[in-house]
Amino acid sequence: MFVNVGGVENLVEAKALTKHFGTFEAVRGIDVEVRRGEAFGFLGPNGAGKSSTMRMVACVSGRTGGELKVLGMDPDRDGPKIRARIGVVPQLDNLDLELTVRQNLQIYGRYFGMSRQRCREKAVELLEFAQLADRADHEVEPLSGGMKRRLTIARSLVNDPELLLLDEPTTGLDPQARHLLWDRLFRLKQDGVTLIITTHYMDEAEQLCDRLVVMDGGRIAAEGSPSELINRYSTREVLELRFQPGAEKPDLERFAERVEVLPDRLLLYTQDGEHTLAKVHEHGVQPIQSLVRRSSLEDVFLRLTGRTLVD
Ligand SMILES: Nc1ncnc2c1ncn2[C@@H]1O[C@H](COP(=O)(O)OP(=O)(O)OP(=O)(O)O)[C@@H](O)[C@H]1O
Repeated sequence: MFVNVGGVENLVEAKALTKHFGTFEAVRGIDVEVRRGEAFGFLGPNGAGKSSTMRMVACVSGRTGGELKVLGMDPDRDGPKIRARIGVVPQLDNLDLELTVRQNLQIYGRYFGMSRQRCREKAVELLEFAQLADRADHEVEPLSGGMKRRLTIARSLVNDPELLLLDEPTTGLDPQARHLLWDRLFRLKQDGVTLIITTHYMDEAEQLCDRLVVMDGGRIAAEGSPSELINRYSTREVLELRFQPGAEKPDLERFAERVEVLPDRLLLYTQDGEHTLAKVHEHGVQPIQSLVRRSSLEDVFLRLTGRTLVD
């Protein structure tokens, strides 16, 4: 197997991995290691190269350059063997809308050469996992977005994968549906499944990922656990100040470790937001709105790239 110096098994190892589309470089030489049992994230805005990377790991798109090992094997040579042991949840659900929920699971099992009996049993287990047992014999079409996502995830687990790839798993879902889905992903992690998740939601990365890379423009800008990244690239707290529309924003550099000027507000990076706000008031500055919050991965992204994730 693929064992590194520390005795930790890496399920994915990429070195100087690149993907070109014609002359366009979507992935520009990235180094990534995903360890067994962890939830690993690719966080970045649309177009950062997350999906292109995932598709190479999923063995559905060849690499242009560099090295890639998945489960210790080379996707160029061992694609079918790798695919048999991973699960893939694509960005868009590709369920068979005319079949029932249960049939979607059973038929997928057949693609992996499972017996009819085994497919039936597995479908029952996965319906339970996806909290869709009461919809088992309903058609897929009328299900909510959250239910369809859970079914797509359940389907990706038919072959008991060691590694599950999820491309933007909660995009387009409402908050309640997202939380339900996160809960299911936590459970998979507890069961020992290694997860790789791409997302442009910083709260999703913070909630789910043990480690992540921040991707931008086909490159990795930083790597670490959410708290490591926040400690390294941001301050404990952020004071957000809004001013009258059109008013000139005051120069508050001296009150914070760093100031970011966004079109609609100022962000003051500080260890103690309330204290900083008091100083700003003492100085005679009167924002129309102020908010003290903890630093997040959004602040890390802004620091690293000069842009917000939701641009
Ligand atoms: N088949 C393709 N042909 C040409 N360009 C492509 C192709 N697939 C992706 N790209 C380009 O590569 C860049 C990276 O795309 P990719 O889908 O990997 O980004 P992403 O970070 O996953 O963003 P998204 O969330 O939009 O999927 C984008 O500029 C995209 O337009």
